[in-house]
Amino acid sequence: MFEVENLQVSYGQSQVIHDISFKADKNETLAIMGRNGMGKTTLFKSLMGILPSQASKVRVADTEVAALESHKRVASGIAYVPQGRMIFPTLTVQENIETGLQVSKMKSIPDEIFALFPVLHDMRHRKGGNLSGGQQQQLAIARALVTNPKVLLLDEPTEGIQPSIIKDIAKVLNEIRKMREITIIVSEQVLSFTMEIADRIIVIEKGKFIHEDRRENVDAAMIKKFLTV
Ligand SMILES: Nc1ncnc2c1ncn2[C@@H]1O[C@H](COP(=O)(O)OP(=O)(O)OP(=O)(O)O)[C@@H](O)[C@H]1O
Repeated sequence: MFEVENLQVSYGQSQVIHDISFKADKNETLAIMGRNGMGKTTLFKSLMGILPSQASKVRVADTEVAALESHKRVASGIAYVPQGRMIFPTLTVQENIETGLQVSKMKSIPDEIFALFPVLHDMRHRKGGNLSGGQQQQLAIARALVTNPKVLLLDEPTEGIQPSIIKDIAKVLNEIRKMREITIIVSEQVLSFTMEIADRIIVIEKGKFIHEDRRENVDAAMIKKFLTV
């Protein structure tokens, strides 16, 4: 269970996240949707402790992480797949994944990871920078997963990825949830993708949550209106 209360984030004098509170359960996927510039990346970076923020609560299971630095938040069970993937281009696929192992103290990459992402096994000796966008996205997810997270945050995972691969990513996120029963929180602009993975969809506008639906009650036309400029 992941719980956030009264989160505020500012860049200097300019407040970008305004008093956001939400909860997400174990084995739940939550999608936070909004146009460019609405605060999705800022929200995720603050939850990871990469950006300074104020909150009365940021709780992962029974651990309060609001006062912790980023690496301690990771050790407490939050993992992050940043926008643009940010894999290490000069390291091999295997080395990229291994950078996550220090956190979980595992000695080698578990078979489960390569079962989820067979293409990464085939390409394990290639440099990360030589992979396609979709493969790099899979690599970034694999690297996050080996930290053994309770909460997995993914910032716009479909950005710049072709439609057939977007479907693969949706499939893999559903498999991960089934296997690990973790909380997955994804920021997105693509409704067809979030409708395949999310239990709940929240709309963010100018740093505030302005709308929320369970997937089965989603009014697609309304959400699309929020997403178009
Ligand atoms: N380093 C920064 N300094 C000042 N303002 C910033 C900074 N980074 C982002 N902002 C502003 O904060 C607001 C939210 O930006 P953010 O990147 O979080 O939005 P986003 O929803 O993730 O959009 P995108 O999809 O374009 O990444 C925007 O108005 C943006 O201009």
